[in-house]
Amino acid sequence: MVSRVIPVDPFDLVIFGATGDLARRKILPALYRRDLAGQLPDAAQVIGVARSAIDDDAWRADIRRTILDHVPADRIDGPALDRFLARLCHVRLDATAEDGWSELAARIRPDAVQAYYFSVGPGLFGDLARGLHRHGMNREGCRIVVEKPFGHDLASARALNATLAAHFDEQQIYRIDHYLGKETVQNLMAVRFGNMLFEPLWNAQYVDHIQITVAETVGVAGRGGYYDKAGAMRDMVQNHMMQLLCLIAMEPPYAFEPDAVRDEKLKVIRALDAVEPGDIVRGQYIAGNGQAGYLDDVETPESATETFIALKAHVSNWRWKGTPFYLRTGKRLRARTSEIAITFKDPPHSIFGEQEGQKSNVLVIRLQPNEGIKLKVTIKEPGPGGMRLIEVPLDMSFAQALGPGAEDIADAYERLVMDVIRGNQTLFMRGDEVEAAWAWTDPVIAAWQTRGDRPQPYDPGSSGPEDALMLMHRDGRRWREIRP
Ligand SMILES: NC(=O)C1=CN([C@@H]2O[C@H](COP(=O)(O)OP(=O)(O)OC[C@H]3O[C@@H](n4cnc5c(N)ncnc54)[C@H](OP(=O)(O)O)[C@@H]3O)[C@@H](O)[C@H]2O)C=CC1
Ligand SMILES: O=C1O[C@H](COP(=O)(O)O)[C@@H](O)[C@H](O)[C@H]1O
Repeated sequence: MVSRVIPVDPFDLVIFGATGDLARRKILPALYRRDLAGQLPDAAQVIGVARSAIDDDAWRADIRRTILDHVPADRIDGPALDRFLARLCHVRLDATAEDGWSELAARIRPDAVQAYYFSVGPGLFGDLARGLHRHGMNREGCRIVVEKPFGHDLASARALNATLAAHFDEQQIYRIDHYLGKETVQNLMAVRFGNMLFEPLWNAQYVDHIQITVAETVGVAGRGGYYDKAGAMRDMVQNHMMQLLCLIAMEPPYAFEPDAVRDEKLKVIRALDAVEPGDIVRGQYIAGNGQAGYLDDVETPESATETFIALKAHVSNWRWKGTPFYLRTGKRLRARTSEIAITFKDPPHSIFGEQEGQKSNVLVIRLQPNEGIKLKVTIKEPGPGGMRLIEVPLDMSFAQALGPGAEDIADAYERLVMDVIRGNQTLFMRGDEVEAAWAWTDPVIAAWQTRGDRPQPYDPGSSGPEDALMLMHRDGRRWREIRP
């Protein structure tokens, strides 16, 4: 099944930080793929900005190499790549200085959609917003795209919101959380609100508990400087995990529109109880299995930054009171897998008596890899052996179910950058949402700091520290296995 492509309007996309890792590895390959798919109009221009003294040709040559490195060979089309590269030009500019801004302003076409992607360190977001304003580029209708991290805590997020609001309206600010651009994350909303089947059961009366796992096999080598100041709570829980929790827990929005969806997500964050100290486990990977430990990957001796978090959260509202949400994320774990598993309660009475094969229904939404949805149901074991029950999965892998083309699921950045050009903020976070998420996260982090807690060690390739298992065991539940 090949998806429909609707070309976007002519645009000027300015990428600040054009020579950086994110621009080279994600944003530019995503734009190339959209061009290859036929979504970019002839009049689309991509202006790269950085301090580096490179001209248009040198930048294009670098981006040709990076696209060849990051796009699968069967998606490389020589003429399409040349056409894409011809859209690129480079402007030299230091966000903290005056030179270069007028040259940039001169390249912006008044009749094109104007989007400015802040793909630089967060310390420069304010300089960019001010620079764009000072040089008349904060025109009505233009957009800015702000990368994570959006603040380090509530106070810094508020300050950043205030800085941006001094130069742009909220409707112009696109705060990226790339998890919202993932195909299956949006499918979660389609499954919930496009079917009658699940929504009547989607509450504490029928759902026993929910597990959200984002497990990675990578460590933090190469990003230790950033990561050591963040840790898993700020890097993954405050944003990506929180967004997943919101999409599961929110009430049906009245429409799939930006504020309708974001209002509902905000209500969920505000309904979260404070996390009890005994309901959270922090871990840090140690050296083992031929892999370096976290302390080898960062420059802070004895760093107490966590690379793993498992926690139990409660959403205190009518729908969810009494149904725990277990969240778990970590680096250097057994496998790379992200999934949401909704475990339903047992039937109130078994007419089959005690049977081993009768298990709770579980709906598993697999975000990556092998995107798909699986529903575990109980059936009779085939054959004449009497009424013996077994559990089988009703399995829908998107690649299998949707046929050729489905495996070519658009990368999150492809969708999100096109949404910016289309002016659709549904998959971007609003300022109040981000602040509410920090308001929930801050006290947890402050409590560790006050107590001087150290994270528990765990082996690379494991499922995290032992205490994370206990977090569920003591409630009579088990984590799902982390497997590829
Ligand atoms: N890399 C990733 O996978 C992810 C990154 N992010 C976020 O994206 C942003 C960029 O990250 P990343 O690409 O990794 O960072 P890099 O350090 O790789 O790149 C930074 C870019 O900013 C430019 N830059 C630095 N200082 C200035 C300045 N004063 N004026 C203008 N340009 C400047 C650099 O070019 P030059 O030195 O030539 O000026 C370079 O192009 C960060 O906010 C990061 O947190 C978010 C999610 C994932
Ligand atoms: O934002 C981040 O996400 C990545 C994980 O993203 P994924 O799309 O590969 O699941 C994580 O590795 C990184 O630490 C974090 O900053």
